Amino acid sequence: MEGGVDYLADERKKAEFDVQQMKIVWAGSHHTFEISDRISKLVANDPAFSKDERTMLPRKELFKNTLRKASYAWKRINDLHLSEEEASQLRFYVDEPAFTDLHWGMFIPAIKGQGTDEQQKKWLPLAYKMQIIGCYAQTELGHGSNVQGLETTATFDPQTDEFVIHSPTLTSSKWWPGGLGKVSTHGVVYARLITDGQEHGIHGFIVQLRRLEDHRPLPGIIIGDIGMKFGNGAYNTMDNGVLRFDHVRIPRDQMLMRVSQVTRDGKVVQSDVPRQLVYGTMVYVRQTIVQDASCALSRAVCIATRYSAVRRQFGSHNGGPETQVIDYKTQQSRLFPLLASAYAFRFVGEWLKWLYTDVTQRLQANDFSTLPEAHACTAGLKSLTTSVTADGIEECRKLCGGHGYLCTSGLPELFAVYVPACTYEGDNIVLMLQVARILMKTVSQLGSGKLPVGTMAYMGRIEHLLQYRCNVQKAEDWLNPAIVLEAFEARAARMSVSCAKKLSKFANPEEGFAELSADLVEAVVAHCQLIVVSKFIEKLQQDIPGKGVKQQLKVLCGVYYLFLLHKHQGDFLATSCVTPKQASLANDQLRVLYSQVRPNAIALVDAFNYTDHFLGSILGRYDGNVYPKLYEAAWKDPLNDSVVPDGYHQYIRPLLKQQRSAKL
Ligand SMILES: CCCCCCCCCCCCCCCCCCCCC/C=C/C(=O)SCCNC(=O)CCNC(=O)[C@H](O)C(C)(C)COP(=O)(O)OP(=O)(O)OC[C@H]1O[C@@H](n2cnc3c(N)ncnc32)[C@H](O)[C@@H]1OP(=O)(O)O
Ligand SMILES: Cc1cc2nc3c(=O)[nH]c(=O)nc-3n(C[C@H](O)[C@H](O)[C@H](O)COP(=O)(O)OP(=O)(O)OC[C@H]3O[C@@H](n4cnc5c(N)ncnc54)[C@H](O)[C@@H]3O)c2cc1C
Repeated sequence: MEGGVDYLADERKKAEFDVQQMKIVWAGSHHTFEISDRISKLVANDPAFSKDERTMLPRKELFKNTLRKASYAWKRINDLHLSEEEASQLRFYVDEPAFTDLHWGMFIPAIKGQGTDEQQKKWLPLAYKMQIIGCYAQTELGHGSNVQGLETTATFDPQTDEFVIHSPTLTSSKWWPGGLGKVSTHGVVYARLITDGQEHGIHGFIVQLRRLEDHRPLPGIIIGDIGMKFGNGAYNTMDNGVLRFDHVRIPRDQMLMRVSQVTRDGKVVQSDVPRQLVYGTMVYVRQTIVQDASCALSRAVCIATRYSAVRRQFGSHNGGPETQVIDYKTQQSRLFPLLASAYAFRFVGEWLKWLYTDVTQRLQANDFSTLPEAHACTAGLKSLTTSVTADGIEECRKLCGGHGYLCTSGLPELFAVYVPACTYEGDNIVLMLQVARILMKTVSQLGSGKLPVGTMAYMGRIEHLLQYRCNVQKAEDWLNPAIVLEAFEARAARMSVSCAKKLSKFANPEEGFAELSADLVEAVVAHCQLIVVSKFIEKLQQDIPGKGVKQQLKVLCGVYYLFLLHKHQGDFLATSCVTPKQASLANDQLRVLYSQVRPNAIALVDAFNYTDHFLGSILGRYDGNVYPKLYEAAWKDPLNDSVVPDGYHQYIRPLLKQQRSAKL
């Protein structure tokens, strides 16, 4: 803290709950809190992990710096014998996208999920020691969303017992894979399997891309980086790559063969494992992206909340201090729902991690029954949480006024690095449409006696939900979780049923689906919001120790669902789930809850336990010492290295001279 002064101390004194206990709730457990706290400090106190100049560095220097950090991080992980959990936390607090994300986050999971036991035995030890570095090479120049449309071919040659990997067209060039451009030695490459002239769909193949001796591409391989991306610093630390194959040969046993096998004589044998498992790595990563959304949103909210308490505009009485902008109701109505969403996403992320672990255990025992539920939840929640988070970061920038636009606020880089999450691992609309298909299938089976399960179980009470009438009579009734849940269930169910009815009028269901796709996406949003609300309410049913902690979470949960109800009141009114009077009462209650959040706002963001290093924001400093630090930072800009700028003699002086002579 600057000279030991805490400009936010008075705010911290207002807290009505035990912040330390809230930190543990946020972290998930004492154990995770301890690891996260220790590793965040380890990173913050190590100058090798400084990120001060990231937005100023030219691309080549930026990238080399990332290589240095990744290699140093790996050394620290090994020297300190960090566990996998500790290493993941280290990666999180280093806060810089790098090739290692794709190696650990996709290449290894792809081999684990789609490789046979022998393949895992052969490749995983090399990958775990980083003796090979891998990427996930699926997307091509011409196709990303449409995986079945990929053009790269893997043709089996029975003469040599090899696959021939080939890029037949320009659009078949692999395009986007992270870590591919400059680093990876290997990739899991997705290609159309062809044996004996017949196509057998998309499969993953382990392909060596660069020589281990000198890092040069192997014969037949063209490889490079695809160029600068949005923002300074941001995702430009990653070498997203382009890759072309000219009849590159790999041994047959490098096709990932858990889902289907190709025999020595070129026969394709389907195992009991469903073919959708080829998409399994994406399910895994989508689940991690939901957890990550709460991190990115909480970070932006932490910056905007602290700064809103420091910043004062208007409202001085008799020469007294002006009003803190956090006290403006408009500021609260923009900021507090985002604060509540950060907590909501945290808890739904926790639940999704549980769901994913459960599905993985079942898959290992060849029980595939919960795969559609895992697909629907990961796809839908990934879309919902990343869209809200990307918009939320931008809203936080606006909440910080002009200073939010400075790179030193940390918000521009956070936005630039985060926003592709709406696109990667599945474009959000494309994924919503996947969930829409599953919702429509569920509605169509309602009469058949097949009861919907998991997060679709509420559809099993469809008769009741279609007749439901909300019985809220006064504003406080909206604090009753049972009432809220039913209103959200009825809204989601009615929107789905309405789409299903419209769909049934089309002779061709695919045409109908395409025509109604915008309505379907709205129904999916309603369904996914219901999941988040219900998981927040479930969380509150747990035993949560600590003075006032549960009460604060109840307030945040109320803010979350009442804000949604207010924002989407068109849906609730159009489906007759609430009356205009009830919608208005919900908004009255929401204002009451905002005033309950207000004294706790700073403590609620302190509970994220973010170091100043991690936040990387002058506006979000723990001590609130914003102005002197902003002033100091301005002078560090390279443009201020000299009083007279480079280019003065060439461009400014002749201009001024010309104006002078024109006047004379
Ligand atoms: C510096 C420090 C260093 C420290 C080192 C140590 C570090 C330690 C730890 C570090 C850990 C880091 C972790 C980081 C995490 C990773 C970060 C990742 C960053 C992001 C990078 C981005 C990667 C990518 O983008 S990869 C490419 C993603 N691509 C997509 O998502 C494509 C989207 N398209 C699709 O998914 C499909 O094509 C689809 C589904 C849209 C359509 O496919 P289709 O075949 O045409 O399908 P369809 O006919 O519609 O459906 C058929 C059937 O299948 C079901 N289905 C579809 N998808 C799935 C699925 N995924 N799972 C299960 N089932 C699925 C569908 O429902 C249909 O079912 P039925 O109706 O029953 O037939
Ligand atoms: C930063 C970043 C990192 C990435 N890393 C990797 C990686 O490591 N490995 C990898 O393989 N890939 C990677 N990707 C690629 C990524 O997975 C794809 O870009 C993503 O899946 C979207 O596909 P697309 O680019 O084909 O979008 P498109 O499908 O072309 O989308 C364009 C527009 O069309 C709309 N659209 C498309 N299909 C439909 C439809 N059926 N109905 C309605 N609308 C539709 C979309 O909503 C969107 O608005 C990365 C991408 C980015 C941005």
